[in-house]
Amino acid sequence: MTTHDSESTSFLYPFIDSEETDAQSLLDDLAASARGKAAESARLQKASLDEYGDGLTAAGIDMADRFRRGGRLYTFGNGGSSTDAATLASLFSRPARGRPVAAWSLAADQAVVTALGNDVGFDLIFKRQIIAHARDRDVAIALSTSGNSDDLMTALTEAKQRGLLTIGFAGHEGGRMAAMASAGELDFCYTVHSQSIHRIQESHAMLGYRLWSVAQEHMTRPAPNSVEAS
Ligand SMILES: O=C(CO)[C@@H](O)[C@H](O)[C@H](O)[C@H](O)COP(=O)(O)O
Repeated sequence: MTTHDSESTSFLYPFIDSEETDAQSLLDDLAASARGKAAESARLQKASLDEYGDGLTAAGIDMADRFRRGGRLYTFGNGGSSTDAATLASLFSRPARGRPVAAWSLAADQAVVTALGNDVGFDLIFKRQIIAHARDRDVAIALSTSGNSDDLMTALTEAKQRGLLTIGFAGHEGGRMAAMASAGELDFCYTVHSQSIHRIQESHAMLGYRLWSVAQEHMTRPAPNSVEAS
């Protein structure tokens, strides 16, 4: 490896400038690390699906029933989980095939989020949007790797009180979200048992796809006791 210009690059790329490190062993280390993370992600996704397959089906059927009655979906999370929430809302509202559902990611509108955060308080950025838009036939899905974020907890509490179906995706040991579910204050909670935020988010994404798939399947079936079904 060339070592010229090492003064100017050592701050940005310290590993490249190390004379002991050759490029091949660096690539081998990176590949081994990536393989280890992929294997851990696959193991965790399988364990999560084994644990929550039935729970996802129950939630998906409940969601389908609400969507058939005109219910809408609100998804929310912080940081990386906000983009997972956006993906989920987009999956429901703009499916490549299947039935579209009115769905919004509540972190998506920066004017609303920054105004609420600045003027009212960050803890209320999702709760205030639930108050503004939600009706009792709707569904709220919150994603939190810690299971503890105040802005999500206040919104879920509000949603549950208003009669929405409430679903939480958590990580680590489940945090406050899992405690809410145990106390009957949250309808469904899926905790991905890992200490890695990124592995948790990967499993959350997979569980979200599964939930969408179950809901889609049941939305296209006639509702129980409906004229269509008899
Ligand atoms: O790790 C990432 C993204 O992968 C961060 O952006 C992370 O999502 C943020 O720190 C969040 O604020 C964490 O909040 P939460 O998942 O505990 O509710």
